[in-house]
Amino acid sequence: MDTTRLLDEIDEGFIYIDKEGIVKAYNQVAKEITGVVFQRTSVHPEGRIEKGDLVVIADNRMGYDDGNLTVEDLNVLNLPYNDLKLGDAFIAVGIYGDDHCKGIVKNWRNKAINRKLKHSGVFEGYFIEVNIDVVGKSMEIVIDHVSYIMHYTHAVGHMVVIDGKTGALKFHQARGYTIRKETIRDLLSQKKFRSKVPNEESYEVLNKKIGDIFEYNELLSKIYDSLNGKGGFFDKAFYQINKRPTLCTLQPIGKSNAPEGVVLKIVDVSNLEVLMMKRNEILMKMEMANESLLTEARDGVHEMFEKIIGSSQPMQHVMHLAYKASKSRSTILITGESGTGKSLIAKEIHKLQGGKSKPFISVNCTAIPNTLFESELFGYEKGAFTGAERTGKKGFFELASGGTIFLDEIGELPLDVQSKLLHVLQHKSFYKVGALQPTHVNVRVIAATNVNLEEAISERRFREDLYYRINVFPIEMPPLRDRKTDLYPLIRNIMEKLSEEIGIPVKDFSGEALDKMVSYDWPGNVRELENVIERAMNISDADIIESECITINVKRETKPLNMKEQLQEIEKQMILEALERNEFRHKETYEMLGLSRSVYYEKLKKYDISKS
Ligand SMILES: Nc1ncnc2c1ncn2[C@@H]1O[C@H](COP(=O)(O)OP(=O)(O)OP(=O)(O)O)[C@@H](O)[C@H]1O
Repeated sequence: MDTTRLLDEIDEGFIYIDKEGIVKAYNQVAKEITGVVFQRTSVHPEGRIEKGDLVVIADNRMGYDDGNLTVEDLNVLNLPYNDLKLGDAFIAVGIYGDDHCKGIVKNWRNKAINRKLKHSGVFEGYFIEVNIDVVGKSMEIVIDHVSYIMHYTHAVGHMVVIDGKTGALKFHQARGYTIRKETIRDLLSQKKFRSKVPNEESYEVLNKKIGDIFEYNELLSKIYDSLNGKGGFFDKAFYQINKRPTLCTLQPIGKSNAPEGVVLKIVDVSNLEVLMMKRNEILMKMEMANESLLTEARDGVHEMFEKIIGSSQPMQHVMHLAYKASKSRSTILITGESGTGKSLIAKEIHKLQGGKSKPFISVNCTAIPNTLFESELFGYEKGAFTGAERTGKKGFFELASGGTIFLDEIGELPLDVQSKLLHVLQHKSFYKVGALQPTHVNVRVIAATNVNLEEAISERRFREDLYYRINVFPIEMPPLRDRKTDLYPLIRNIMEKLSEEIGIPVKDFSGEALDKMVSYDWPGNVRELENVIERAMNISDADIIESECITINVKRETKPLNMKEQLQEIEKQMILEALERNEFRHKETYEMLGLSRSVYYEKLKKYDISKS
């Protein structure tokens, strides 16, 4: 038996990738799991949608994972006017290119969806039923009692097409549609779809770059890291490959720090994942019910912060804290490096607190000249000083009454204004400049800073009593380098946002370009990422952004390290070098360094050095 056939006998997916990232073996199960071939009864020949064909679409989030579908793309189905918008879940039924036959469309604003979405009825002689199960994460299109199901994790665009001339199945969506370039948008714009023939290879994968086969995600970056000798091998971890949930194992061939190639083993766990999701849903609901918050929280904490992207552990923690903060009126202190999203989370907390219709006044403390602070924050009475407006003026605190005042860069407040702020926090009142009577306000204060306030206290630049007053509910925003798994969704989200702003279509990144972004530490955090992406979108002429278009300012002014930080850096380097010398064998490494086992492992944890 030759090796290929032997590999095809294995009942788990098996992919061998050589040192250059080129696929050298890809067995049958791997092809099935990753959507390269089909093993199904609903087969059809290749073709394209034509005038007169019946088209049924179910989509849980328009514009996501459907090829960036737009409302205009659906004009070919002659749908009645309604307020369908990007991000909506929708069901559409129509006859392709037929101006005389009005289609049907139903849509749901995405945020509000927490139930099953349905449509059923007879259309042009076909009995059609469509079910989108948002909780169970599945979509079913039934045409004349034949059912086509798709499972999904975040978003999916499902579509079935019936030949208008013969009434036979012409096309149905199946997993792996991104790789086969068969998104709804592709096909509605007359692109060709491939045939679905049981077990027939429809897409050649051997000798292709793995980055051209897998969409970019954390798994792909782990594969590249491991090929580059950076380790990162793992056993049975959950990953999505081309939208399909899988359990993967990544092993080196040869030495793990200089592998000749890597083997990726994959087990399909679609059904298992659905079960787990249901279980998690129930657990979450129970927890929420305990807090009597079921109604507000049924979409999960993550869903509540629609603008905040990131599901890494540190971000989940932040969102959990922010959610709790939104339930209280305590003062919040948000700390974190520049560009980590401090202003963003402040606004989201305000919104979640029911503040959409209430004022949110953002004050950048670095932007106000020292002499104007008091009058800007607290306002002044008429005739308070020469040059004052005759009617007097409301300050930021009064403008924020009933809502939130966001004091950004609070570390920059002059000391005399700090004591006045302390007074507001203690007494919920302040004196306008020139006023004899206090003004009372009910304002939620959210402060933010990227300087170390404790250091500022020791240098007598910040009042200690004010620090304790504002640090009631601290939230620390993690830097991007500590949550690199958030890079992929952030990149996608920023692209989509920018695409609307600057009018350049969303593009993909090449494997190398992603590699470059993942290995960078992003000292400027999300703001820097936004700038790099905007530049790349402007520079790149092609559909795929290559690594040359990623211009990262590696040489930047960095704050000099203090002595403690320098010593830590040296210690980290020593451990890394010793590990390399000992080919990542831990016992030899800690013996060589003269450390005890426990101290050694503590240091690995402290410096975030992988144990594999
Ligand atoms: N988790 C996130 N998801 C999506 N966008 C984000 C996220 N974090 C930050 N951003 C975006 O990055 C940019 C910078 O964020 P923001 O202004 O909130 O940072 P900041 O911490 O307040 O920065 P600074 O300290 O410099 O004021 C904004 O455009 C914001 O929308």
